[in-house]
Amino acid sequence: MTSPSLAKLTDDLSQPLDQTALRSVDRAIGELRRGDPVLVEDLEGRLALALSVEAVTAEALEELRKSAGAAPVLAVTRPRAVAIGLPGQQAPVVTLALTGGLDADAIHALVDPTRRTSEGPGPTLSVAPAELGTREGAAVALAKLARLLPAAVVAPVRPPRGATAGTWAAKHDLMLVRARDILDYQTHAARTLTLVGDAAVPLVDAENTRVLAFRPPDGGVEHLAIVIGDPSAQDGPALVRLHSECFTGDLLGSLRCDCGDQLRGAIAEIARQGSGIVLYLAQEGRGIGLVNKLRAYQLQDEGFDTVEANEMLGFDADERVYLPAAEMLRQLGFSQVRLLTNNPDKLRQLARCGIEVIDRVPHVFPSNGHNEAYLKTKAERSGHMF
Ligand SMILES: Nc1nc2c(ncn2[C@@H]2O[C@H](COP(=O)(O)OP(=O)(O)OP(=O)(O)O)[C@@H](O)[C@H]2O)c(=O)[nH]1
Ligand SMILES: [Zn+2]
Repeated sequence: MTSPSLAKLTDDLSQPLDQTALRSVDRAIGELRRGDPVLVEDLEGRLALALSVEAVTAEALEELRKSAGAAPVLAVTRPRAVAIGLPGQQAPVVTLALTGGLDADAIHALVDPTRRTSEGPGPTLSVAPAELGTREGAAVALAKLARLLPAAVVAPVRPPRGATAGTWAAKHDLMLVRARDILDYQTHAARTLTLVGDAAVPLVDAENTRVLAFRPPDGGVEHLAIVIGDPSAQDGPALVRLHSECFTGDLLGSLRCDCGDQLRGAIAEIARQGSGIVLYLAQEGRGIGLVNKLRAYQLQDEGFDTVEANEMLGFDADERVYLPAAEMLRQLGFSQVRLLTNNPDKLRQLARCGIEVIDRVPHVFPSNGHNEAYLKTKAERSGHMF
């Protein structure tokens, strides 16, 4: 499943930014992360209550059934459906009808591979495919945006005659969010980043450095541009590093990956070459968030590789979108770059966002006795060039 923003429903980015839509998705993300249900409206106007699987308890399930007045289903992504052995699915989302036998514990066992239980999928009434624009597909996409496990319990809602989605949501004190806005969120949130900070920050390996902060319109986490020297498009394509945030590698010196070396190495290399930019992107865990990356590490400690671990959790191997990086480069005046990377996908993704990569500059660091398997998997399964 390509990330929902790349399968965006509206291609016309010149449309005025719909702040209401952004706000509704951002608020719905907060509700899900608080463990509260939201009301999702699909592309045909059908409604459902959606609850993050991380908030599922016996009481929450009962409450959902009562409020909706209909039996819920469990919606998981295709990678998770494959991981739990459901029959071959082509759709991006798969729903399981929740029979009496599928209680809160069984749901957690189905969706979270780090929960050790011997239970199998249990008695499920039926398995059905769902597209992204459905209530179930949109609920799963929203859980991904919330950096939760990418699965949801979804209960169809039929408001009484005369009630609208808005009045029904207000009456039940629920956040109403539309599938269309969920699927367009990342595109819209990246489109108008606002420069909100710009300060000189001399670095040990690059004294002449400024750090610029760009805030997305939804008020989300800022992306940073570490500008070294005085790069100018007049002097040709800038030397650039797209660096996805890695708390464990960048800050703690984790030996599980090569991020820390790559971050410090990029700053030193750009300073050595005179000027350039490190874009520090709020995309922890290849876009799945720190908590899910820690879950992925638990699975890797059981012998799965970094791609398998993502997929067992229900994610794609890489959930990142590069629209924020392209937007920052555009605002900094660059449409052509030389890219410090070993990852060919970054070149393809930047090209799709309108940034021309004139040259790939290898960015390889020696393994450290802990990250060989990780680097080997990136080479063998993600096409990284070491
Ligand atoms: N999901 C997941 N993410 C990881 C794991 N190890 C590191 N990461 C994340 O992977 C990302 C690495 O980002 P980058 O170093 O910018 O990019 P890259 O895809 O490795 O490609 P390069 O440009 O060649 O470094 C960071 O967000 C890390 O948090 C892992 O085992 N699982
Ligand atoms: Zn890392």
